[in-house]
Amino acid sequence: MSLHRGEKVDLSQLPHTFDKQVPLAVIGGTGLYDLPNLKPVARVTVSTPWGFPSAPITISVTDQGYPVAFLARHGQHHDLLPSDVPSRANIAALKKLGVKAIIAFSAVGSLQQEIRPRDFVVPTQVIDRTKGIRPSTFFEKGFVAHAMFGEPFDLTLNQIISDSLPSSGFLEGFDTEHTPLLHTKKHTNKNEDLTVICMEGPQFSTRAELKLYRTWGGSVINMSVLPEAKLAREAEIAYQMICMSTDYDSWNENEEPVTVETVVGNLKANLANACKVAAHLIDIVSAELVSGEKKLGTSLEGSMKYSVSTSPHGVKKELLEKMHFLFPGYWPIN
Ligand SMILES: CSC[C@H]1O[C@H](OP(=O)(O)O)[C@H](O)[C@@H]1O
Ligand SMILES: Nc1ncnc2[nH]cnc12
Repeated sequence: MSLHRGEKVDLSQLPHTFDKQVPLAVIGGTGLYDLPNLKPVARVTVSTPWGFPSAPITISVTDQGYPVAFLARHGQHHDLLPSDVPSRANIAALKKLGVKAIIAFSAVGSLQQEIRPRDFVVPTQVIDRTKGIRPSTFFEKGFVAHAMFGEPFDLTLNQIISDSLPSSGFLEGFDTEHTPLLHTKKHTNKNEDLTVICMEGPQFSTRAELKLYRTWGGSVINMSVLPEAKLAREAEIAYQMICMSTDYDSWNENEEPVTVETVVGNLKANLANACKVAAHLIDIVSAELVSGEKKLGTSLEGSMKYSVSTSPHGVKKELLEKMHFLFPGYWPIN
């Protein structure tokens, strides 16, 4: 089959296996269900001890020849609620493909006036407002571990992304006069953290909640950074989310409260920018992963081996077998 960049491809016709390691993955959120400007070469279904991922994973190659895995967080037809996204299977499947770094996209509400709909935000911090109903660790009773999470995103990946994109001029305005901006910690006046609040959903927040989150220093709000970021950390994968602002939600009484219609309108404009940002970053981040200069994706290697509290000698074989899927060779299975 001859495939060309940008050509509409029948994904079901692609090979179901890919025999090389894929060091970089992109997770697409609401509105971003594929990377149309890349050349798809395989579509793989990965079974994990935590079930199947949200969708088959598409592997594409860039013009420079770098492979990248793409996974639609809510499924190819967006049939998964934020609370039902199988994040453990998603991260475990990417790990199995050899992924060392993930760039995750998310549609978010803005909690700050200066973050306008259609702006992009690269956050550095997270506040957890999920309700404890999402499985958020690969570990379980019988095998206890505690990953560090003070920096919920990978600082090296954050830096590479912030250094590769200007705050203004890269994102396109399309049909509005407003030129969308890219907000990163580096681009803020005082090198301030940008914080994503992760709520359970699926309903949006009340105005009182949103006002509270603003007093907490929240920059944007979504329903999906957790447990994805926690699981990526446990899997020793460098993870950074890029947030695409779609609305001011309802804290801003000068604006209409958020509706799915507003979100979808801005999402369409964000989609073209997301594809442009992804295509630009995939080559840059892949080159870093290959060169190893900044230790991107390798600085976390081995971290979970030393984060375990349980003596591996007393751990049930079934648990060790599950762990072997993520960390082959860390703990011997007798
Ligand atoms: C349709 S708006 C709410 C929905 O959009 C975001 O999804 P994602 O993060 O996957 O882009 C948000 O987190 C909610 O799940
Ligand atoms: N206002 C909002 N709240 C939570 N998630 C969102 N995703 C997009 N807009 C959102």
